[in-house]
Amino acid sequence: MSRIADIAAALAGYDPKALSVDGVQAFLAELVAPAILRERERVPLFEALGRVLAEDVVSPFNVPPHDNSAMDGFAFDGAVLDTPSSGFVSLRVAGTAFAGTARHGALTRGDALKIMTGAVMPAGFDTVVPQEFCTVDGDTVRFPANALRPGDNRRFAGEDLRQGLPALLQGERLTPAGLGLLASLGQAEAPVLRRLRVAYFSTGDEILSLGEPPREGAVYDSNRYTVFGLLTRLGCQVVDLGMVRDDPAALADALTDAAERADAIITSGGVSVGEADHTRAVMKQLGDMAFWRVAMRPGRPMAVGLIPRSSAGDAHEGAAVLFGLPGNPVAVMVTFLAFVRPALLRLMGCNAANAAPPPMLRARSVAPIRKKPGRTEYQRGRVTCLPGALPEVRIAGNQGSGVLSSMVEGNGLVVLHHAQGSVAPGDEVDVMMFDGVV
Ligand SMILES: Nc1nc2c(c(=O)[nH]1)N[C@H]1C(S)=C(S)[C@@H](COP(=O)(O)OP(=O)(O)OC[C@H]3O[C@@H](n4cnc5c(N)ncnc54)[C@H](O)[C@@H]3O)O[C@H]1N2
Ligand code: MOO
Repeated sequence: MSRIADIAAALAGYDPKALSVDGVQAFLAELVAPAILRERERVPLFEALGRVLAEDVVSPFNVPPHDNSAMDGFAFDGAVLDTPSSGFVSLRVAGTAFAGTARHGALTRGDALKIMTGAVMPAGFDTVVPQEFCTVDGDTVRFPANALRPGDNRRFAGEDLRQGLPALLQGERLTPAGLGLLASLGQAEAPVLRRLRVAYFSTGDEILSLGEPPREGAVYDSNRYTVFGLLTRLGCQVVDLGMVRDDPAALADALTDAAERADAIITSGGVSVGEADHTRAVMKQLGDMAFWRVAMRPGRPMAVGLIPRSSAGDAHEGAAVLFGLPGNPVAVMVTFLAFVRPALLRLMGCNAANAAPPPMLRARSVAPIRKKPGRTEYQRGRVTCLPGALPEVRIAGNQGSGVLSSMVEGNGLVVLHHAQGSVAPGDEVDVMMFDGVV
């Protein structure tokens, strides 16, 4: 049975010729359910950035391991803050505690211990006065009692990570902070899922590969490099199949090869209705496919489906997921951000929080934006943050779906939703920030 037909039948109001952005997302949520790759590996932390954790990491000990000082100063028993009538506390300095050494002599309630940031708090002492508040005279330290309260400037054992509780969860993508957290647990390696393999090729006879001489009517293949960047940022292993000419046998070979070698396949071009395009026909012949006209701009034509493979792969049993993106360079990036990226994150084994799209920002449009209700538009914008006010956004240059410079100039996509109409100057709009995301 066709999975595509099954999903289509189960979705209310499904119309491949006029599918909303929400409709595409609902379809893809069914087609690409969260997957857990079976192959796992342990990789050194320096190689683990962006990788997806294969299991929960439970803290074997507390971090920090002891109560310790948050300041360079003097540790003492906070109860003495109640006593002084003079307004000042005077204590005998009984010794010094350096960070990394836990030894000092016996202490009494009238004592203070000179202490460095990070040094272990002595038993019975719960408060640290920063040295800036203190006057030291011989072996006596004096400071105003109202400068602090009992418990100030003390950090608790386990306040960062508690022994026996999960520090990081299965399905999290390791961020710089996540790497640091693993290191704070003394772990030199991270248990991760294998990288998702994603194959890519460009199609179209008018597309030149780099190194070929310019030819009339032809353009250089920019999508290959953009998609390489998008996939690399995501932490995927890119299977680069280059440029495939518009010939049924070459296209069939490329798709079959891609399905054998990768968990997912991305192509660009040939999904619209052009006469010379064989891409759609070959996709249809080899796979279980849907061809859509999406009510969005850019990114209207799009193909999605499953291309069977002979070997059982573990991301999606027996088939690679194919995303046939439109050829226009901005449409490639927009459809990737809106649809492909979340689907790939699910395939990579990310948990729901990590597979979610980046949060949108509210910004004030400085200029009017024309927009027809009934489709979602993703206009490239440049967001500027202003002190004490909502951020401002201005549309970044020519909005043609082939104008890639707008994606370089912009730092976010102004998302004009399906039912939304034109925007007046000063109106608030949603912006999907892509700086650092793609
Ligand atoms: N009669 C219709 N024509 C078109 C429709 C439509 O609905 N009816 N949709 C338009 C939209 S929107 C788009 S997007 C394009 C998509 O067409 P294809 O996916 O078939 O893509 P191509 O025709 O192959 O290319 C479109 C455009 O992009 C340039 N391109 C393609 N690949 C690359 C590459 N690797 N690097 C740089 N540039 C690339 C190509 O030269 C074309 O200019 O169809 C519209 N037409
Ligand atoms: O929607 Mo097409 O994808 O404009 O360029």
